[in-house]
Amino acid sequence: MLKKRIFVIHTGGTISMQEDKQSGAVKPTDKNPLVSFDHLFDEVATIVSAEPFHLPSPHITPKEMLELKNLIEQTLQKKPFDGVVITHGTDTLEETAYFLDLTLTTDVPVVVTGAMRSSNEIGADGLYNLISSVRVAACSEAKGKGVMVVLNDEIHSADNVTKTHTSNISTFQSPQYGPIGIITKRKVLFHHEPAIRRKIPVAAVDKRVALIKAYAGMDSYLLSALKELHYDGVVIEALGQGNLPPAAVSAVKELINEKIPVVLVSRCFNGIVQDIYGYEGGGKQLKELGVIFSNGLNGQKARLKLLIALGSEQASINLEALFES
Ligand SMILES: NC(=O)C[C@H](N)C(=O)O
Repeated sequence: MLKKRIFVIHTGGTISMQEDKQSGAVKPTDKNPLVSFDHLFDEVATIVSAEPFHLPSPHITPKEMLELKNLIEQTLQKKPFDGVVITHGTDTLEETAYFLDLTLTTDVPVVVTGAMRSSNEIGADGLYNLISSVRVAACSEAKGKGVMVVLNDEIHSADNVTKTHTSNISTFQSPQYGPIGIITKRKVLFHHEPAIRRKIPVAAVDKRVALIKAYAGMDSYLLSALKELHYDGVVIEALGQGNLPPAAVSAVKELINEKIPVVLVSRCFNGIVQDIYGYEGGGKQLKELGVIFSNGLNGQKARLKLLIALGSEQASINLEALFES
């Protein structure tokens, strides 16, 4: 049987780090320890690897995400690959995965993976996750499923998955709908179809989009300041089904009057925001003011979606329709 060709992109993160046994600090190494294991994939696939940058994931910005998107597209144009795997730090992994899901149009499987324990720690999960990811990327059923996140024997869709635990290796979960598949010793098994959402043609990622969490007793000051600070948009993680404390509403009005889009998500990690409540600050009032309601995304992903939409080469994107889909 012809071996599958997989393009592996290493970007850094704990999966590529080592623990310093003296200080206990986990940090990047000069040479990525994962690369020395390429031969382990011989039975599964032919690997071609690249390392465009080597960053802990809190150092990753939308610029690196765009760089990855361009690298994948240019590579796939030049050479046929059956799948792409990206190794990445877990802290912002869901953001890079979602960015790629929104902007890549290829139906070649793209899998993002990482690790919770660095490469020389007992129970290191990186190599195992990398092998699982290569198996998923090489599997023909993975085609056309968008960008996936593979860790700990589970396959998640990029729009649903989130990091839920600071240290546990089962940290990646899809609270709304669960994983879309599992990986066993012998099989890669998909049991759900991910909802394939709209793609946005990204041009630039230099707009300023803030993410602010609502809380009991929230006032207007921080939201109001966004105007003077030249922000182009804001995502608010609202309360429950999409409500805000009344003292925050005047700032929402000011922002909308200034044509700065205000997108609402919930700080609950399940469900969607809706215009249900008719009290001051309730969803009904916010909707009437022109707040854009998002369809189940978490704050960090809605922020990326707004950032991409505001910097898109597509002339006029209807943000309301975009966030509904
Ligand atoms: N497990 C990890 O990869 C966490 C690390 N701080 C990172 O995101 O780079």
